[in-house]
Amino acid sequence: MEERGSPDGDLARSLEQGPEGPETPIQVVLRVRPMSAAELRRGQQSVLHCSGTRTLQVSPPGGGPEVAFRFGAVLDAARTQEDVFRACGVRRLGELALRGFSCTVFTFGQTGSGKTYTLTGPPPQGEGVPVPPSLAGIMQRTFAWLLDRVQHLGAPVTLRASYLEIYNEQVRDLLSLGSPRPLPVRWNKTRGFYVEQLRVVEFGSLEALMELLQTGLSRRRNSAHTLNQASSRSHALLTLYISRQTAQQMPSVDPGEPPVGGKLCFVDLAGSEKVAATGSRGELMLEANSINRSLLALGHCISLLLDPQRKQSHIPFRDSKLTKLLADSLGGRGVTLMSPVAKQPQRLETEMLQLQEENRRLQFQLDQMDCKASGLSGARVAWAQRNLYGMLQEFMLENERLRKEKSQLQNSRDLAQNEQRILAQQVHALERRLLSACYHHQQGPGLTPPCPCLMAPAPPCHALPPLYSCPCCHICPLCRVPLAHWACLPGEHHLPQVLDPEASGGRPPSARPPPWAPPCSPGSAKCPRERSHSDWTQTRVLAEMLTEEEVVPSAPPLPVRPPKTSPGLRGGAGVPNLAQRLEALRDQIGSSLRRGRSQPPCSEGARSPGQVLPPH
Ligand SMILES: Nc1ncnc2c1ncn2[C@@H]1O[C@H](COP(=O)(O)OP(=O)(O)OP(=O)(O)O)[C@@H](O)[C@H]1O
Repeated sequence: MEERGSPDGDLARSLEQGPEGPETPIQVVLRVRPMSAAELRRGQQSVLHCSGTRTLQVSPPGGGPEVAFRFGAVLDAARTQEDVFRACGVRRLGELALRGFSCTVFTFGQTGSGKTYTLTGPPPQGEGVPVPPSLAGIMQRTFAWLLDRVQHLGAPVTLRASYLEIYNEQVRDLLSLGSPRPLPVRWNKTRGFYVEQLRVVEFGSLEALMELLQTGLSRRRNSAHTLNQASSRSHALLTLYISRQTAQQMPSVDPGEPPVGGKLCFVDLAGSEKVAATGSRGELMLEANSINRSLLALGHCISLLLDPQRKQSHIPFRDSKLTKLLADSLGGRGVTLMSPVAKQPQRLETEMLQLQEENRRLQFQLDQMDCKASGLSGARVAWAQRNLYGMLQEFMLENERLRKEKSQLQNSRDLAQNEQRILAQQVHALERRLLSACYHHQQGPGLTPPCPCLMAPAPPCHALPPLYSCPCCHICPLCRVPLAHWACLPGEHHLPQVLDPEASGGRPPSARPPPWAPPCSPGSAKCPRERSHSDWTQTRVLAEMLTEEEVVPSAPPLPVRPPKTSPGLRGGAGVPNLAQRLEALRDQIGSSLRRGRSQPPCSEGARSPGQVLPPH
């Protein structure tokens, strides 16, 4: 990571300027504490190197390239408490608090890394032994600066303080008049999260504030464990409420409620710890779990707040009492200074070795997973190439082939329909000629045969049993309607039904249209004259009667089902057949006419349809 300027050259200016990035609501300053006497006795060496005023470099214990981390400010082990106070930019936070902002300073780090020392200095070395002023922490120095600042303000300022700790997710008042008891955390619209019945003490002098601080420190939960003889087991929050009063603006302060105005909050977080490393058991372990959980929640909220992509997303302040009480400082009009303190070199070294080992293991697992995944994806790609792509090509070819076939079929169908229409006209003409020949044969020559449809209508005929049961086949060959029953020649056999019952449309006689009914419009669903497949059958029967041969229909008008064979062959095969039949019909008609002229008219008697036109 690139570093600007020389460390010594920048230090003085950096200390005065405070942490880099004044626009950022959360500033981070790192302090490396000196190695303890115990660590030096064990011959441990520091792996932390401050490079310049903002970069920390960590040397891997096993060698290899250094890892660099950048902060708003980095303070090495040689820096004094005063250096830290100046470099942290707390005075800037104090100014913001005087203007009504909520500002927070908190220390974060592993247990024993020096958080409490940085904030409040070392603990007294004995009863009645005062801590030297040079070792006073950020809090005492800020108190002194603030009270001095307030004295020089033109307007009166009210200063109050509260001090609480969160121990095992319970809020305890460190300034309570009696023994501390758990207090509930509430929320309302105007105040946000707040601790009910928390004692807020007004003070007017530095001595009074220092006394409050000492009271709270003495009440705070401490325990000894392997890594720290005076380890804080709770998160401690000391809040200063700053109310500036002007002539026009007098704050109405309800008893027991903090005044409206700026806030400056100091948070001494309990240290994160590995239970195995601290050797915590029983109550210590419970405390450690609670501490770690709440620190996790805090870390989550901070990371969300710092993520520019997630500015509008929900921040889970409700996940812990700590984050609830810091919600206003972190997420509202808050400005925060964070002072993480570097871990001791020996623990850092051990942890790095563990992390490197874990890293190697994870890398190995990742490589294996990559191998499997790449093998899997390669097989998928091959499968897709072999199958999907091939199938697609096949579908495209098939599609193309079907398109061509469809086009050929359409042409073939059009051709067949044309031929069918022409042949139907020819059949029709031949039928008329045939009918005429029969009429002349029966009634004698010289008479013009009327169209059977125009023969005298016979209403009773339609009242008779269905005519299709009459095998006389007196169906008008033009309009396909059964003729009146009187048209049957006397003595004709009423043979068993040979015509398709659907020849009359499957309708009862009364429902059938009279023969002289006008032709319907094509396509009408109720069209009584619509030619159906049975019409075709009827025609075929008629043709067979005429020819005494089986007639193979070349192109039925409306096939009942789609043919299995290619429609392209339908008309093509049938048309020559029908053409031949037509030719045969012509021959038969001609010979029939010739024979009819030489024979006497039909006499009464049974006559089969085949006898109408004797075989050629
Ligand atoms: N900068 C420093 N100079 C000298 N001594 C220090 C420094 N920082 C910390 N120490 C000493 O290191 C020990 C641990 O410090 P401290 O109790 O402040 O750690 P902590 O991070 O608050 O630990 P915990 O999280 O367990 O409360 C103390 O004895 C303290 O005096």
